[in-house]
Amino acid sequence: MSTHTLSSAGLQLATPLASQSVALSPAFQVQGLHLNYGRQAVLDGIDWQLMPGQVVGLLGRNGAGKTTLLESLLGLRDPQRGTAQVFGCDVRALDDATRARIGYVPQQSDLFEQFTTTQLLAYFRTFYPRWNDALVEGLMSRWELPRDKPIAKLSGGQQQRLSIVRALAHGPDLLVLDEPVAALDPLGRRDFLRELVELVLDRGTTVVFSTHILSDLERVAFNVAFMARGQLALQAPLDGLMDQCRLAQGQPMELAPLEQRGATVLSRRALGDGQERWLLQWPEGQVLPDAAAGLQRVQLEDLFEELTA
Ligand SMILES: Nc1ncnc2c1ncn2[C@@H]1O[C@H](COP(=O)(O)OP(=O)(O)OP(=O)(O)O)[C@@H](O)[C@H]1O
Repeated sequence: MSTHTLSSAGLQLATPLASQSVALSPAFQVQGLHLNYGRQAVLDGIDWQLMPGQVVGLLGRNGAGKTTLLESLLGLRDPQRGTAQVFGCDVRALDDATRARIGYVPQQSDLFEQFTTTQLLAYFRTFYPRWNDALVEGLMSRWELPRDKPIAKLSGGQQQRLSIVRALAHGPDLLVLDEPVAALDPLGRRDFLRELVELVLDRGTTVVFSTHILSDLERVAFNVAFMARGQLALQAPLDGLMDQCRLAQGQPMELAPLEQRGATVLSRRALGDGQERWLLQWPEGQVLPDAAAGLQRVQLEDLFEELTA
């Protein structure tokens, strides 16, 4: 692991609040979220919460509902049913103090396009008592962001960087990032991920991060959550999933004994000719059957393929 790699265990140690004996309350909690567009159920009864200091990569295919879920948990959409709370505060009536603890990078830039970069940051600075001038200055210089150009004239990647600077500047306790790196070049992505890791290690920030760039998640190695058919299929530490999950292929009757050997079937998919592919997970700490059983190790891409179908 590189020095910038987080394991889920590392995150727990890095979380100042986690070491306290007081009962922790979730950074956010959604319960029974249902949101339909016409007859399409985009959120189909989602329960989800993250504790302070947890970092989760949210994965799902195009149109799975990631943006809808992230916006709903921040109170930016109005689900037909269910509740969402951030730091114990109902998102339909967020107070200013709670709002100031949230940083959000939307998928679509929402920056005021007529402002220059400097004007925009000066404007937001007035709202946040914890605004970190040194961090802003460092990122602006390192990312070579033009200071006096109207935002409308910045490139897509520059706008995304600015959106990230704005979201990090006030030291949020909860950071919600909706495909924050989609428009960044590889160096920008690496730099951003480093920044994110440092933020989490320093402050125990809770982070939800949706992305399609699986290699980024593998580099940062936090928890992953998979979204499909309006539900969260699974959330678990990525390291643990890699260790305890295997793919198996064959006739269902041939595969069934693997269940008797302690595995849970996370997904099964018909391949034709009566063959199926199963994604199996063994409990943590259990020794897996050896490779002779025809089991294949998994990559994050395999988990994505099987769990988001
Ligand atoms: N305002 C809207 N009106 C109607 N349908 C919508 C609206 N917003 C989103 N949808 C639909 O809801 C579904 C989920 O969209 P959403 O943007 O949440 O998915 P996503 O997982 O973030 O996708 P992507 O990975 O492509 O960004 C899609 O089928 C989309 O077409």
